[in-house]
Amino acid sequence: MNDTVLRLERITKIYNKGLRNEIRVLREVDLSVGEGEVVALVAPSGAGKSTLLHIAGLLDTPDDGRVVIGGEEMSGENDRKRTAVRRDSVGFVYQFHHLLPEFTALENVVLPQLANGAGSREAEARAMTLLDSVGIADRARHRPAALSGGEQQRVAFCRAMANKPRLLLADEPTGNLDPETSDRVFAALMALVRETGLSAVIATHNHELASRMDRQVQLDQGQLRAL
Ligand SMILES: Nc1ncnc2c1ncn2[C@@H]1O[C@H](COP(=O)(O)OP(=O)(O)OP(=O)(O)O)[C@@H](O)[C@H]1O
Repeated sequence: MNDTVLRLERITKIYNKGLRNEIRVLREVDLSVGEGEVVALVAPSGAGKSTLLHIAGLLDTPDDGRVVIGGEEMSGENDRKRTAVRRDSVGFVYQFHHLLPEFTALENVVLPQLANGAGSREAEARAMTLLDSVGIADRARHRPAALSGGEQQRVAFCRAMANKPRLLLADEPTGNLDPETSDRVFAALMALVRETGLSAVIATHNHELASRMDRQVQLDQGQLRAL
């Protein structure tokens, strides 16, 4: 049995390759995330956090190295296969929620499930369970504009979890919230992650939040080291 959900091996990413302004953002980065493990990715702004998360989530490709998700080597796969694995296995949460403004909170969590072949009744029931688990079931029929920043971000977590991913990737998911709200929303996220036994890589500038995860790694000068 393979209990490593994500494995990055010697990942190198270079922007503007061969040009005068070439940037080597990631230099032979290795990272393994086990089943149910939550890893904090700490890095100063511009260090390459988003690049690393996008490569891990198959939204971008490295210049060198291997990405293995659930034991499957993804580097040589075509776009169709990568999209399928991303849709089935990976959930994303960004700093800004990116919810669909014309749909309600419930619909935002239902839609990815319908796109993945779920029936509407089943999708709605799962969406309500998720919204309830982060304490916003009573906001299910509101559109994002009628929700607070913290509530919007909770909906974004539920959307990321909608298709039962194995891996959650979050790019400063509470970075846009005031400290108190950030604390509460982060606690809701962690409770949901723990309850579902999900593996996660969560980027944050906040060392206190990072300390609540299983392990902290720091990205510095293109290299990853344990904190
Ligand atoms: N498409 C691109 N083309 C050229 N350079 C890029 C590109 N994307 C990112 N970069 C550069 O690579 C570096 C890392 O960017 P990245 O967005 O991964 O950083 P980050 O750690 O997520 O930063 P922040 O916390 O500010 O969002 C930055 O110097 C950025 O300017």
